[in-house]
Amino acid sequence: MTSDEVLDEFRAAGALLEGHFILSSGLRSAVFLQKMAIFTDPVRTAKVCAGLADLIRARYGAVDYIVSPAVGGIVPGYETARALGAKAIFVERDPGGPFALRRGFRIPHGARAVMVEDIVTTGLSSRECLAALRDEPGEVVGAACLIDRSGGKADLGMPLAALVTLDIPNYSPDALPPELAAIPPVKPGSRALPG
Ligand SMILES: O=P(O)(O)OC[C@H]1O[C@H](OP(=O)(O)OP(=O)(O)O)[C@H](O)[C@@H]1O
Ligand SMILES: O=C(O)c1cc(=O)[nH]c(=O)[nH]1
Ligand SMILES: [Mg+2]
Repeated sequence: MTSDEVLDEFRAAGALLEGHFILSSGLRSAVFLQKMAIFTDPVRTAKVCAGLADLIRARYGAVDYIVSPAVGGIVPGYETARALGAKAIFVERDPGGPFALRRGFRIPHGARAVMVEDIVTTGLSSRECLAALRDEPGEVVGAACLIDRSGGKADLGMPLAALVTLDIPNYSPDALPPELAAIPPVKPGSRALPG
């Protein structure tokens, strides 16, 4: 699946939002990729995740487990695992705490796993997810996402395969351009705001 085809799906689903957004990292942006507009449509989700599965197969070979960070990663992780014939598990937070594998989820000895994110902005959530997997017996061989909006700059400490790479500006809350400062901000994601 080409980058343009994926972006066409986001556009058609109404997932490309403009406004003033507080991102998971605390940074601000005038653009938000509302992946849930895709994930509420199983047909569209299956299409983009089949594309991600092809990319993962080409980049990392055979995969036994897909591991994703909750909440946004769960649906694409599951659907990508289905396309790959792999298992799907996820990390989640105790409120305010770090990501952890719960519910008896493990990456067993000898298994090859890929971490699947929905959107990568700074790579913070991906790094936190990978940190939660460090002591698992199986091997995390790489990471993948639908959209890397860092322009390829996010450093996960391991390879990241992205179906689409965009370079979307983010701003510190104390250095907003005036047109952004004029719009009341909204925070769409699930990570708690600091304080
Ligand atoms: O690369 P980063 O700077 O970490 O930003 C990207 C993360 O932000 C979103 O998650 P969020 O924490 O908003 O919660 P959600 O998964 O519930 O949407 C998205 O799902 C990624 O996990
Ligand atoms: O950085 C984020 O929190 C973020 C950006 C984006 O475009 N979409 C999303 O779901 N999260
Ligand atoms: Mg997330």
